[in-house]
Amino acid sequence: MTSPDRPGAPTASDRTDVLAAGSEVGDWVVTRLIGSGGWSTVYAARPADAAAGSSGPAEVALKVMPTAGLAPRQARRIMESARREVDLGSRVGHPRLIGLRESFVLTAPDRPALDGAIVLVMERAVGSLRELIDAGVPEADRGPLIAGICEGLAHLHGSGWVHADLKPENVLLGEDRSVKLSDFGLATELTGTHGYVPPMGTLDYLPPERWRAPLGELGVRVRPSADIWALGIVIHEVFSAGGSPFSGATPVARGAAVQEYAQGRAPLRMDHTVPPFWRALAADCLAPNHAARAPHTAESLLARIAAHQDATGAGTGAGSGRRRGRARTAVLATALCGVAAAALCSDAARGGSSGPPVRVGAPAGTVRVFNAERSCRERADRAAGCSLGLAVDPLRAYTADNVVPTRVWHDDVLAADCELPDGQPIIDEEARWSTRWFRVRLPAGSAPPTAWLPAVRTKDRPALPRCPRPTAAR
Ligand SMILES: Nc1ncnc2c1ncn2[C@@H]1O[C@H](COP(=O)(O)OP(=O)(O)OP(=O)(O)O)[C@@H](O)[C@H]1O
Repeated sequence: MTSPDRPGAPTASDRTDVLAAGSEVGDWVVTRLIGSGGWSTVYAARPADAAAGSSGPAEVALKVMPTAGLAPRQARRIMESARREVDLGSRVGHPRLIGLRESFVLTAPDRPALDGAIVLVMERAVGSLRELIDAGVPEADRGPLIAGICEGLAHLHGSGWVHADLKPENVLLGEDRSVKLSDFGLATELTGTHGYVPPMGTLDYLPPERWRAPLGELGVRVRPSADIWALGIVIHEVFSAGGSPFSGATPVARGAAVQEYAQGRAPLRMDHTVPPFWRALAADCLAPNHAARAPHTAESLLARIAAHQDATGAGTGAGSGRRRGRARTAVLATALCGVAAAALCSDAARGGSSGPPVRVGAPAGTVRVFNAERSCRERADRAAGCSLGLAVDPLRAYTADNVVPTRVWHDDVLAADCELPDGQPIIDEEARWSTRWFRVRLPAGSAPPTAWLPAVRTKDRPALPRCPRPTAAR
């Protein structure tokens, strides 16, 4: 997430909200600080139980977004940014997008600066494209990197999302230099042809139309072509050691140059180091308005890159058959991950499958109800005031009109037959936060026969198949 209007944002060294190596955060132990942005600090972490020798998952990245002491408007922005990250992360998985494992709210009464911070647990990358550009991108890697960004964008756009903050800082790299788009704090799902974002972004990557876009009640309207413009700037940077095609000493001056170009008063001037094929590709991405840019979708750009590689063998600076094969794979993967197959690709990207069909009547597991209120946990009389509700619809607000008549109490054990990872976000009395819900069976004769328990109401995490997304109750 980036805000152009936050001068003086604190750095990691002068903040009291920085976690030392060895700090426990949820089920994770911080191993080191990776870096800080304006609103968040990112750490490498390992699973807490790995210390005991268990074979847990590899290192992750924890993005910690403190909310303490912020003005209400800033706190709302952070919550909104986290909501977008979680929304996208739980619904649009792909190998070219950094994976989100879970999110929660930190309870740290002894560290007021961190109490209430939002934590995103992400797949860990080894660096960013910005670092690589600063160090000098090896010629052979340039084409494959751009192809990887196109792959990620093609999947995002095909799934109906706009990234809205594409820049080299948000293109992370895996161990093998594979691209992982990240930072979905401004990402928006399209409603029809547009999505809406807060009036934020990184000036150097904003398309001309964003500079004049009116701010409505929902925010500023954006379309996938905004990401394509940003891609044009990134392509130019990759081939010109970080140079912008728009000259000026500051982002605002470069923004003025963008306007001159968009209004036809100045030509597009690219650095002579950008090879002809990439120059043409970047020029199409940098078409001056949405209508001229719209035909150049991420998918069509990817197909052009693959064709170029096939035609030249060395067109991306990479002439080996291995790399040509990689570009073909990119096109294939994009085709497979198009709109129709989005759900399948999303599951595959998380390393799982959509699981066996759910068989109602044959529960695959159980969950023990947990009441975050200690006073309720200590009594066994099933007092009405300590009962908990189960939702009718996990996609709607968890309010009194959305609960079944059957109540449950702390320590009740319920049969659960599937889980929904991306339902309504629920925050409990201990500030644990989750979008996960379990479908549980109610006693025989209950109507309806099943209801939904939010994951924050249990400590159990049984291995369950994914539930079909409920629609009937909406
Ligand atoms: N999943 C990750 N794995 C490894 N490093 C990461 C990961 N996510 C972010 N980082 C790194 O952590 C640092 C801070 O990232 P963060 O997203 O908080 O801020 P930023 O992108 O640098 O700035 P801002 O989003 O405020 O413009 C950056 O150097 C970024 O490359």
